[in-house]
Amino acid sequence: MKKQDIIFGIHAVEALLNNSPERVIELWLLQGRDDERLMPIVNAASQAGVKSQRAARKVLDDKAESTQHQGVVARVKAAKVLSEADLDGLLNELSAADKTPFFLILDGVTDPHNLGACLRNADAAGVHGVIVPKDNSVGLTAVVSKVACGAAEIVPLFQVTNLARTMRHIQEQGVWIVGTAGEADSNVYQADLKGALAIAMGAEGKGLRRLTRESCDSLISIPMAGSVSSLNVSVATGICLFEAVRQRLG
Ligand SMILES: C[S@@+](CC[C@H](N)C(=O)[O-])C[C@H]1O[C@@H](n2cnc3c(N)ncnc32)[C@H](O)[C@@H]1O
Repeated sequence: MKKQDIIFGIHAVEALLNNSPERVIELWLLQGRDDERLMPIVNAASQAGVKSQRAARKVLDDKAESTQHQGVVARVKAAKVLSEADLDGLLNELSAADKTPFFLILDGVTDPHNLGACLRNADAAGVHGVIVPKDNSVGLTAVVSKVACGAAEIVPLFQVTNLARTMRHIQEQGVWIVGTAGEADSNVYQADLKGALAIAMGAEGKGLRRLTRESCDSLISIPMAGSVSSLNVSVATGICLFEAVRQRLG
C-alpha cells in the first residue's frame, strides 16, 4: 500500500489544507510568486499550522511530475482507503441524520481526468460517496486530485473488492441502483431519481460490465440526438447526477 502521495494545484491543495491538514508532510510554493492566487494557500497553511517552503519552478515540476501545479505542490500521507465497512458506517450516519442516501458508482473508470471530473461533479451534486471496484480502476492519483479541484479531498471514495456484492448490500439497505447505458429503453428524464439512490456509470471503453448491469434495479439512457453513439463518462455522470438533483430539490 502506498504511504505517501503528491497533490498539486491551488484548489486541490487548499481543500487538503482546509479538510485534512494533518496529512501534509511538506508544502512547496513557487519562489517569487506572491500573487493573489497563492494567498488562499498561504492563509490556509498558516491557519492549519503547516510550514511551507519556497522552491524554483523546476523543483516543483519535478516533484509534481507535471507542469500543471499552479505554483503549489504538497507531499502528503496517502489518504485512508475506504472499504465496505466504512460504507456501512456512512449508511448508518445518513440514516441517523434522516438523510436520503445519494451515491455514484463508477464501474472501472481508468482515466484520471475522468475520475477527477466525476468526483468534481459528485461533490457539486451533493453525492454522499463514490463507490469504485478496487481493481481495474484508477486510484486517487495526483492528476485525479488536480482535475477534481478539491473534491477528491472531500467526497468519500469507497474502493471495494467485489462491486456486485456491495451493490447487493446497499440494495438491502434500501438504495435503488440505476445503471446507465446508451441502449436502455427508458431515459434519465423519465426515471424517478428522488429516493435513496445510486447511479452506476460504466467504463470509458466497455461501459457497465455484465454483472454490474445485471445487478442494477433499472437502466436508463441519456437521449442522443446526433451521430455519436455515447458521451464521455464524466459528462454523462454530470447529466445524470444533476437530473437527480433537480428532482430531489423539487
Ligand atoms: C463512453 S461510455 C461507454 C460506451 C460503451 N461503448 C457502451 O456501450 O456503454 C462510458 C459510460 O458513460 C455513460 N454514458 C455515455 N453515454 C451515455 C448515454 N447516451 N446514455 C447513458 N449513459 C451513457 C455510461 O455509463 C457508459 O458506460
